[in-house]
Amino acid sequence: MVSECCPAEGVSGFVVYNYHLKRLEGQPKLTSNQVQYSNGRSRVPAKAPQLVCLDISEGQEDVQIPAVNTIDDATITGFTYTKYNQVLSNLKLPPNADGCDCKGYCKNPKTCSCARLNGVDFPYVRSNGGRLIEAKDVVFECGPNCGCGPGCINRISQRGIKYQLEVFRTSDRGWAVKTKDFIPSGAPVCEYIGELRRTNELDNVDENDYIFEIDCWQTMKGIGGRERRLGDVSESLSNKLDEKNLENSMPEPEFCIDAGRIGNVSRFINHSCDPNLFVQCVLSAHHDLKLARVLLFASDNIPPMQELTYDYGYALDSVVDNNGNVRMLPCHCGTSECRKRLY
Ligand SMILES: C[S@@+](CC[C@H](N)C(=O)[O-])C[C@H]1O[C@@H](n2cnc3c(N)ncnc32)[C@H](O)[C@@H]1O
Repeated sequence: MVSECCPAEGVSGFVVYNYHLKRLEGQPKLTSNQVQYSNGRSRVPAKAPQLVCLDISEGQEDVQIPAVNTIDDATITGFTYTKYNQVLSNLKLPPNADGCDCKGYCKNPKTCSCARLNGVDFPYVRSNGGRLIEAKDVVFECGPNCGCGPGCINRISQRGIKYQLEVFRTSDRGWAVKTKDFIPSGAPVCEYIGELRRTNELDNVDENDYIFEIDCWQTMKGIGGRERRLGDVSESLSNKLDEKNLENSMPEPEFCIDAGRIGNVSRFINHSCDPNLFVQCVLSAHHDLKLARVLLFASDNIPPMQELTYDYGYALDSVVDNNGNVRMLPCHCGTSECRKRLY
């Protein structure tokens, strides 16, 4: 942050502006690869950050998402950007749930049937363009059958990416994502997007680093060591969900989002044992938790230039190869909380 600016006469007689910069609370150390050095007085950057792609979304997002590589020769290849989940032909999405009767914007949580699904109030507050008040087992948003419009407070996660993000190359974790904007705590950052598919279709696939299992139900029930959410206000949430679809719920997630071939910027977000994003399941169109949308929200105020990370949430020794051997992946998140292995 610029705290002071004072003009002075430079060596060539031109006015030179001196800026006093102050670090924001919690701002990480600036590393040298984030600084463009200039060659003496030539004013030409000695090493411009290597822009490998101006916008990985190819104009699909409201903001451009550049990719920069100052580490090696890798470029962004092997996937197609999409803003919306793709449903494979062997999978049918459940029908849309009934909507609320509000008109224009949902204002009164007592009369809005979608707000009531979340407890006593809307899950979001309006400040900073909409922020989630607390992490929940699941957030019910307004959907296609609701009377309200796109500006409704209860559609915050449906507005797309609003922050300036950048994909960058790391020396030990492949690509990663940083924010160039300040992101306030509780703000939605992006949705995990890819191909919606059955998890058992991946049984014979050996390597795919881009699978997100939709485990909202298992997390709610604390199955397989998953940690339950503290902030849920609903006593019998399952009454509000599509009971039919939950009857045969498995200990393992039935569906996943596969961003291996098709996905958005979320597929480049790395794991950290002390992350600044958290995963939030959201239901907006249908109410089947097994096919919930997966959103990443800021868990804290995130200063500009900070890498975005979330906890992938693997239980140790839970990943096995096709021969049943336990697979291990060392963690390079570099935080003091590091558990040393992703799985
Ligand atoms: C969803 S991808 C994230 C983007 C990935 N870094 C890339 O280059 O496309 C997940 C993979 O990134 C790597 N990764 C993510 N977080 C990591 C961490 N904390 N330590 C080591 N590798 C990590 C692992 O290879 C993991 O399987």
